[in-house]
Amino acid sequence: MSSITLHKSELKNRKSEITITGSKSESNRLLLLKALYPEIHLENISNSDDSQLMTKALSSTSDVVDIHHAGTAMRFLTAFFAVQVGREVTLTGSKRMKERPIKILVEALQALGADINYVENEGFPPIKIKGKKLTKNKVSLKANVSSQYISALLLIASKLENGLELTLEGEITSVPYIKMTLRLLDEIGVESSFINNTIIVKPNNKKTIAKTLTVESDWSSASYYFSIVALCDIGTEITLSSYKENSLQGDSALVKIYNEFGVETTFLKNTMTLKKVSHNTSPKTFNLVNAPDIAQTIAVTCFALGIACDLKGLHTLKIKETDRLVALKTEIEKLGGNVDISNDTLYLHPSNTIKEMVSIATYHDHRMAMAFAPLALKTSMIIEDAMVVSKSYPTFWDDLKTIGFKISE
Ligand SMILES: O=C(O)C1=C[C@@H](OP(=O)(O)O)[C@@H](O)[C@H](O)C1
Ligand SMILES: C=C(OP(=O)(O)O)C(=O)O
Repeated sequence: MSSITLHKSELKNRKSEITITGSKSESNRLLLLKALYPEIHLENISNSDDSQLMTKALSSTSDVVDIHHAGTAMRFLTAFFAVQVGREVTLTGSKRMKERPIKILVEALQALGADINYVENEGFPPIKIKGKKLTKNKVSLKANVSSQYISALLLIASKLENGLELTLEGEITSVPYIKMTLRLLDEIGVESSFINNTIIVKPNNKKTIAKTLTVESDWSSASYYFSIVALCDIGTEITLSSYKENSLQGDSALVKIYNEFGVETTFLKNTMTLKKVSHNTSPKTFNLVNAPDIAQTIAVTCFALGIACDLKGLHTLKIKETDRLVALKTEIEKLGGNVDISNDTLYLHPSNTIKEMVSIATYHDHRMAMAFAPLALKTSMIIEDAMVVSKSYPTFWDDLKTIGFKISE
């Protein structure tokens, strides 16, 4: 599938239900932990391309492992292969992956004794890793570029002879993802502490930890339904499963954020119901340093509703699947909006026209396609390279069709 047309649509029913598979972030951590602790059993693993790539990479015996666009897989596997004694692997990815920095992680692993070399450009994939036993246990690293470097180190930490003590320098970005890693370690019996800017993980020499872990469904994927409900009439409801009120995923901040758009969320057993209860068109300000993946969703919701929004804490957006700040500005302005960006902020001016049949470019970024899709409740448009969604949510377009979106190829 290349481009698709989203025709101006309405939801079929006032109440709809969707089941989303497991969180890509939780899955990619647990898949790595299962490789280290084979006795754990996993349920509701994500069906995303990124999790499939992670599974394949972990069982691969090849000396070149290509993880395409999967950032977490790139970072987590760098740490994993660094401790596979006797194994030599070149870890590579897509053209964009070769532009996504990895130096902070590589230097931290080298400081612990790892043997890693750059194959093309210093600081970027591809990298050649010769697995070794690491005996050092203390390292400092910059924490303001990507939390994935920190999670990568934490995931292998309990298998290091002396555990690991990390000192985080500077402002810590995407903190909930670090806490998610520590909470998953805790669930399999690995002890850790996170006090101020120091994280300590104790070594774990037990051979096996037998336990079933069920991955909660993906909150970043849920964000598109929060946006859809925000654009619908009062009384519209969408029920999503399987979600918990007390999530490990930082994107569960959606509940509070979309409350400001008049969307009320209630939890019952393993489902959550999003209901539009009021119209709230006041300008919005959010700091998304803890939830960068929902920035695109929120910006498009505000554009669709014609309301101003001031988003801060967005510095990591520039090194994701594309430069998401530039991509958002370009595509919203094609639709008739007006957006100012800096290195870490986005300001959307209020507006009340949305151009029709604009062709939205997606820049190999699943979240560009999915964030703009709810706009079909307001206007018809084209989404380019629509299958890009499979990076995190392969059944996205089918799920939208079931609730009433009119989509043609
Ligand atoms: O650890 C994770 O699973 C993730 C961490 C975040 O990245 P940064 O820490 O680079 O912001 C997030 O954007 C990404 O989608 C998933
Ligand atoms: C940034 C993302 O993923 P990654 O960094 O794992 O490629 C994402 O899913 O929005």
